Amino acid sequence: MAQFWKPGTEKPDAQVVDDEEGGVLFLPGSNSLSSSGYGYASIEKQRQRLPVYKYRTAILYLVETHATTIIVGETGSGKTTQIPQYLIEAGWAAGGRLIACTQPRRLAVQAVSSRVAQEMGVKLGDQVGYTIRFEDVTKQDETVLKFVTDGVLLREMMNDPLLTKYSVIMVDEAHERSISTDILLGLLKKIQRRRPELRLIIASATIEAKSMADFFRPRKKRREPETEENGLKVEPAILSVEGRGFNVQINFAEEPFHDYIQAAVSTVLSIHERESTGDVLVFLTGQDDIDAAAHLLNEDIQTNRKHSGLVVLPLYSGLPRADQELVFSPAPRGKRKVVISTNIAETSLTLEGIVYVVDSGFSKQRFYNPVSDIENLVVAPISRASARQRAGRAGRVRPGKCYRLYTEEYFLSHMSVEGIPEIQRSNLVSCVIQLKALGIDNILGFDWPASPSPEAMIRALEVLYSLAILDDDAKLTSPTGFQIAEIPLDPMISKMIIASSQLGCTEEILTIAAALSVQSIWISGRGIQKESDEAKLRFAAAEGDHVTFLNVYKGFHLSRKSSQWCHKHFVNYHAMKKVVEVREQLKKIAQRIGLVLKSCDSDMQVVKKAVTAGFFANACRLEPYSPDGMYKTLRGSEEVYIHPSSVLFRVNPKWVIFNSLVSTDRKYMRNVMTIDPSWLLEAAPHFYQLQKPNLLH
Ligand SMILES: Nc1ncnc2c1ncn2[C@@H]1O[C@H](COP(=O)(O)OP(=O)(O)OP(=O)(O)O)[C@@H](O)[C@H]1O
Repeated sequence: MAQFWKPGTEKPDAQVVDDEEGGVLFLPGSNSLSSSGYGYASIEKQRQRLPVYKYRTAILYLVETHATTIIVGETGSGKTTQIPQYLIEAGWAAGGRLIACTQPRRLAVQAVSSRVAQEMGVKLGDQVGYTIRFEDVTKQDETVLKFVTDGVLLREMMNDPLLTKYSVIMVDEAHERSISTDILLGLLKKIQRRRPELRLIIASATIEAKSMADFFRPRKKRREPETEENGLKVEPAILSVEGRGFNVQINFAEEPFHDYIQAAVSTVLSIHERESTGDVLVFLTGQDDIDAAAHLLNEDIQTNRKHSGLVVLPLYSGLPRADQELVFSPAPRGKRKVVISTNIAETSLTLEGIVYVVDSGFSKQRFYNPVSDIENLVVAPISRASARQRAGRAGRVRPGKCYRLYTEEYFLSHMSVEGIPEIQRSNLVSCVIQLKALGIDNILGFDWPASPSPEAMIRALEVLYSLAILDDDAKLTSPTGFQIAEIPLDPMISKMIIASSQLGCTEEILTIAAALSVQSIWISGRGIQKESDEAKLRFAAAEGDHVTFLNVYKGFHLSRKSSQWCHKHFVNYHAMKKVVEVREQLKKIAQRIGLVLKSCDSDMQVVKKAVTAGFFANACRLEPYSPDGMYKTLRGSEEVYIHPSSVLFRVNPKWVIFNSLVSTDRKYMRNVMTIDPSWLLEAAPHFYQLQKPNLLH
C-alpha cells in the first residue's frame, strides 16, 4: 500500500476558542485515552477518561450562567454521550423537566440513546429515550433525557410552541446545517426571548463557533447591559474541549483515482491483506455505489481464498431497520467486517470494531435551481469538515487509520472548509409548510442562521398555492394544508396521498409513496444490466414506473416476501422489506388524519390522477422530432431525459411526470409516469391555465 499512500502533513485543525465578548474558557488538553491503552475498563472509568470529562464543571458553570453555550470538541471527545448525563447529574431534569439532545439523523438518535441508557444502567425508553419520525420510545412521566431528530423537535413545536417541557436543549452536530437544524436554530433563538430560563447548547467537532455565536448574540443597543436581571448572560459562551480520543493516522492518495468505487474496493482488499485486525468503514455516495462496491467485493471474496475472511455490510437510509442494525453487531469470529455506507454514518456514530476508514471524498448532495425550479441530487466533493467527521469514525475505542481516496493537495486547495447549508441549496416547499404550521407568517423576515434565496422562497410559496396548501392570505388551508403539515413527508407525496383518499385508491398510493421512499427497488450493477433489464420487463407497466411498483409489490406479497423470489427477479430484497415497513407507518398516519383507506382494484387511471395531483409541477413534454428522447419541463423549459432505469426508457411517451431528477452527463428523470395533459389542468388550474394559458397545446 505504501506506494499509493502518503501520510497527511496537516496538523490537527486548531480549535476555535477566541471571542472578545463571549465567555471563553481554555482548559488543559487531555490525551488520557491515547496514553491509557484500551482494555475492559468499567463504563464509569471509560467515561472519566474521555476528554470532555475534565470540562464537566466548566460546562455546567457555563450552562448555569449563559443562555447559550457553544461547545467545540474533537470527534469522539464525549460531547454527545456525556454532556446530557452531566446535565441530569446537575439537576437540570429535576421537577418534571426534560433535557433534549437533537441529531440530524435517525440512526444516530437510536445509537447514542441506547449507548447513554447503557452507561446510565437504565432501560432504553425509561429515563433515557428517543423519538424519531414514526417511532416514540419514551415514557411520559419517566423519561428525563430524550434524543430526537431536529425534525421531531420541530413537530413537537406544533403542539407546544415554546417547548415548555424542556430545561436544556442541546443541538448536536450543528455543523451539518440541515434545513431542520437551521429552522430549529432560528426558532430556538425566538423561544429564548420568551423563555429566558431555557438553556441552549450548540455542539460540534467542526463548527465555526464564532459565526454561531454571532447568530445567537442578541442585537443590542450601545451600553445595554450584557447580563439580564437574573444574572443570566445573554452573550453566548464558547468552550473549546481540547484533546482527542485515540490517534487516527491520515493517509492521502499519492495520485488522484479516476474510479472511486474501484479504488475503495482495492483499498479494502489491501487493508485486509496488510493490516492487523479491525473492521473497515467505507464512505461512498449512495445505494447504487454501495451495491456496486459490495458486488465487486463479494465476487472477489468468493473467488479469492485470501479474502474469504471479509464480511460486507451495506448501510444507507433505504435499508430496513433490522439490516441497518447489523452494522452494530461484532463481526463473526475470525472475520473482518466491511461496512459500506453513505454519510448516514458520518457523524455521532461509534461502531465499536472500526479501525480503518476509507473516504471516497464524495457524497450525494441536493442542489436546487430556483429559476428552473429543479432540484438535483448530485455526487459532489465533500467539505473538509465532513472529511474530518468521516476520519473521526475511527479512533473511538482504539487507534485507527483513515485512507482518503484523494490527494492532500486536493484536500487543501479544492475542498471547502464547511459545506453550504442545505437551506441555500434546496427546494423550500417542506420548509415553508413547516414554518406556516408553526404560525410563522413572515417567512422572508425570519431570523435564519443563513438566509435562503428570496427566489427559492417565492418558488416554494407558488408551489404551495398551486397544491392548495396555502390560501390567498398565505395561511394553511383547511383541511388540506393542515393534513399535509401532519404528514412527515415531502408535501408533493403527502398531497398525492390525500388526493388518493378522495379518488378511492389509498391502498395503491400508499404502496407507491413507500416505494418512492427507497432509492431503488431494483438490483442493478456492473455486469448484470442485461439480465436485470429483462427481469424488469416482466413487471413493466405501460403506464410507467409507479404502476410497475404496484406489480412488483403484488408479486412480492404473493411470494410471501421471499428473498429467493427477489433474487430471481432482480428485485432488491432489502428495499422491498423497507417498502413494507414504511407502508405500515404511512397507513397509521393516514388513519390518524382521517383518510379513507380504499383500493381501486385495477382502475389505474385513478392511481395516475392521484400521482398527478401531487406531482403536476414536474410535468414534461417530449420535444417533437427529438432523436434522443429529449423532453422539456413545462415550468422551466429545462431539457431532461428519461433515466435508463425507468421502464419508459426508450418508450418516450409524449406527456410524462416524474418524481425527481438526477444529474450526470444530462438531467435524467427518475420514476416516470405517462399522463393525459388535461389532468394537469384538473389538478392545478392556477398553475397551468391561468399563469401559462398556452402551455398545454
Ligand atoms: N456504542 C459505543 N460503544 C463503545 N464505546 C462508545 C460507544 N459510544 C460511544 N463510545 C465511546 O464514547 C466516546 C465518545 O462518544 P461521543 O459520541 O460522546 O463523542 P462525540 O464527541 O459526541 O463525537 P462526535 O463528534 O463524533 O459525535 C467514543 O469515542 C467512544 O470511545
